[in-house]
Amino acid sequence: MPEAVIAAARRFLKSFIKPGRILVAISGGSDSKGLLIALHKALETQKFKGFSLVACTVDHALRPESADEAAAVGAFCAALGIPHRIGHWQGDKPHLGIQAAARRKRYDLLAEAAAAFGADCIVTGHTRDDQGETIAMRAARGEGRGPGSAGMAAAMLYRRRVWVLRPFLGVRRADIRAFLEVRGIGWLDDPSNENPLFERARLRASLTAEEHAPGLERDGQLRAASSARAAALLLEHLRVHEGLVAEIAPAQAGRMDDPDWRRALITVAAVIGGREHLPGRATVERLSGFLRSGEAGRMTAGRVVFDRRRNGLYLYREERGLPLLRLGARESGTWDGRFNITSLGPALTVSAERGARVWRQRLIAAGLPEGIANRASLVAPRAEPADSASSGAETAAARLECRIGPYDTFLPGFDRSMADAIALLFGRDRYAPPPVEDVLTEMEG
Ligand SMILES: Nc1ncnc2c1ncn2[C@@H]1O[C@H](COP(=O)(O)OP(=O)(O)OP(=O)(O)O)[C@@H](O)[C@H]1O
Repeated sequence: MPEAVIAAARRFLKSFIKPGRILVAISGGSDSKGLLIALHKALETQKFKGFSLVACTVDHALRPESADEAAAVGAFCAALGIPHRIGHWQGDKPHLGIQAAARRKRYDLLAEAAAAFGADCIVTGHTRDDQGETIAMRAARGEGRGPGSAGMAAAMLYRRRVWVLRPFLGVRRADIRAFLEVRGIGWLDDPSNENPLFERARLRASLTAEEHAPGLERDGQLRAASSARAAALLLEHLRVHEGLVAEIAPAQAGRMDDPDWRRALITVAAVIGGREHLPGRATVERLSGFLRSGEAGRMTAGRVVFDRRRNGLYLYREERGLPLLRLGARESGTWDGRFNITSLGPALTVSAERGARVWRQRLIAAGLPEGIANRASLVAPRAEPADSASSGAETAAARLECRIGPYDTFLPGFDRSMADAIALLFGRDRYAPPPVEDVLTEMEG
């Protein structure tokens, strides 16, 4: 029913903590066009004072028509009096993984536009159909259902900076199209949506109407509850030393049958290993077997050593493949996926070479067994002046911050409590809260 569309827009606007500026990511397809119009209409009613709309279209320049299409969307927005900007994907495009690269670039350009417009959030037109496809795709890859594997989040924090909200995640595409049709508004059909080379397009073609609407609203809530439990377990049973070693009490170490604890532990392991993604199912099973056995010993998985001793379980980065990072004066970069480093003075290099002594002392002072302190200090970063021969200095002035690989690029709203707990454990502030009351409310109904 087309009324569902405007109702979803109103419910979404009501969920804001205070009125703000919303950037609509508009491709020109039916879903994002419907979103723009629905928000525009809802705001016309005077019920929502203090809100404003701006819009951005990303021209991926992957098809010859894309520049004209983006310009047409710009004209459509101008006719509604909505400021619009086109983000251009310039430079070389990869041959492999083009969809994933386009997605990252798209979010970067949208985030840039949001900053330029002073917008408080970005909204996209993802629908209930997209949600069904995402879940089916994850299931086909063996990721399964349940609290550990909800579909797309209704809210997602991008690069710790800007919240991307999906007000139409509970709305059917057919309703959006009907809503546009009664208003005589047309839309663009992206040909890549039907291109069988892409996994999502293949899946879309094979899903029946019923499978498109599987009624999975509660999964997000289950996942949020699971995250809250995982966060509590982490804060109770785990300590992190210098961002280098995670220490877990012996009684908790083997509890791999608890799915919340298991997810919490492997997420921390991804942080320690400098990875964005969690280890695959086979690795987790192998790890669970090792930890459940309760026997002392070491196992390496996902670049992380799981060092099981009588007095606890210790996680630290394995000493292999550690990179060298060069930073110009006052430049920032990420070292080994684990540390964000900023040069506070002249150019410097960061490596694990010769870094051991000072870190080792700190880890021992924190009460860690000597063997653990020795091993973990070998994978600690050391910043040296790039020109140490002439400067004579042994260490360079640099600011270090732990990077939280699984959440620093994309943080799903339903994982926020676990992400915050991990941030605190690694000496960071909590993540920026979303501008809406409850990131899940728009999924109800
Ligand atoms: N070129 C674009 N410019 C602006 N916004 C876009 C563009 N492409 C997609 N979007 C936004 O993303 C939403 C989802 O689009 P689509 O389903 O094509 O992307 P996806 O690749 O499945 O999503 P995502 O990359 O976010 O997981 C659209 O409704 C729109 O809000």
